[in-house]
Amino acid sequence: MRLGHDHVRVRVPATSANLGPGFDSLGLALGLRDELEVRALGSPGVVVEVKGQGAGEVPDDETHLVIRAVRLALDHVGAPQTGLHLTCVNRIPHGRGLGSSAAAVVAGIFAARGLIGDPEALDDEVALRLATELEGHPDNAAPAILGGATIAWSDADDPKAVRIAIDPGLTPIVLVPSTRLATSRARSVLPASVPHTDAAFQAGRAALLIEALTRRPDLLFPATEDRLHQRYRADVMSESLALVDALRALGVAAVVSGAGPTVLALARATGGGATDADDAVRAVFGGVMGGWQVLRPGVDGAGARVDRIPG
Ligand SMILES: Nc1ncnc2c1ncn2[C@@H]1O[C@H](COP(=O)(O)OP(=O)(O)OP(=O)(O)O)[C@@H](O)[C@H]1O
Ligand SMILES: N[C@@H](CCO)C(=O)O
Repeated sequence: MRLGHDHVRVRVPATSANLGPGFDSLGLALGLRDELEVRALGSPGVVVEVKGQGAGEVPDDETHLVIRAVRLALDHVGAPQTGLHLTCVNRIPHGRGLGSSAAAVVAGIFAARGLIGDPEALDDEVALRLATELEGHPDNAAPAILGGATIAWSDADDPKAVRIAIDPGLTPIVLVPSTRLATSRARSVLPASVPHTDAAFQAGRAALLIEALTRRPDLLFPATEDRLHQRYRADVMSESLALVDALRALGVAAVVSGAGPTVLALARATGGGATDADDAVRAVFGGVMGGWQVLRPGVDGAGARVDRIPG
């Protein structure tokens, strides 16, 4: 297979995984996006330019996550490897539980899709499989690819995902701390097994969450209870768990976003840009943000997009 195009632009959303009880399965795409351009070069090698999040920190060589994903996807379809010029404008904070690594991986795969110029060659199912190969779990990659809210699962190591139609009033409030936590660290503190009673509890809440997200947002509070991951992670993100507790004490459906330490509140719009969680968010901070940022990015309904840039 040959490359059909030599210059593409990709937009890819941040994502919040787990949503409480949906560990490694549920995810939500957020209206906060990385934008990047990839140009095929006539000579081998890579040039990487990064602005925004991760600038001066992420590698500028073949080990850059977007480059690795482009190469994996080109290899997968038997397309030739080529020199690459990558320009990134990153808005998704790294190591915060907002799916930055999944966004980078999905962006690379979509860039390869654009360069190949044949959408059939790297369809969404293949994109999810390749992204999961690099990420280890599909819960961020699925909404990054499909947009909206998704349920991901794996059949014998083969990841699949479906999108669900969420209630239009659902309003994510994203509370981002200044500290980072690597997902690998947050996963290392999880137990190998959990009590059967907790597994049963979790199955009930995850099932309820689908109804709450789609038709009964009034059930979001009980539906976002979790016994599988958040408490086990308390030692590595104590401030986040304290914030979740403080918000939940005021009736807000707050959870740890992905592997943390960001906190996600699944609020409901009450009109004029306000939500039912606004008073609680103001009350818990009491005007002292202590390094926390409050974002209202909205839901991204589109997922990753790639466009050819005419040359
Ligand atoms: N846009 C990017 N370009 C290059 N590398 C990236 C990019 N985004 C993330 N990474 C790499 O991934 C790391 C963060 O990944 P990690 O899985 O720990 O957190 P996350 O993806 O932000 O959070 P979570 O998986 O909990 O949602 C960064 O430190 C960096 O090495
Ligand atoms: N489900 C993952 C999301 C982070 O990538 C976790 O909680 O570890």
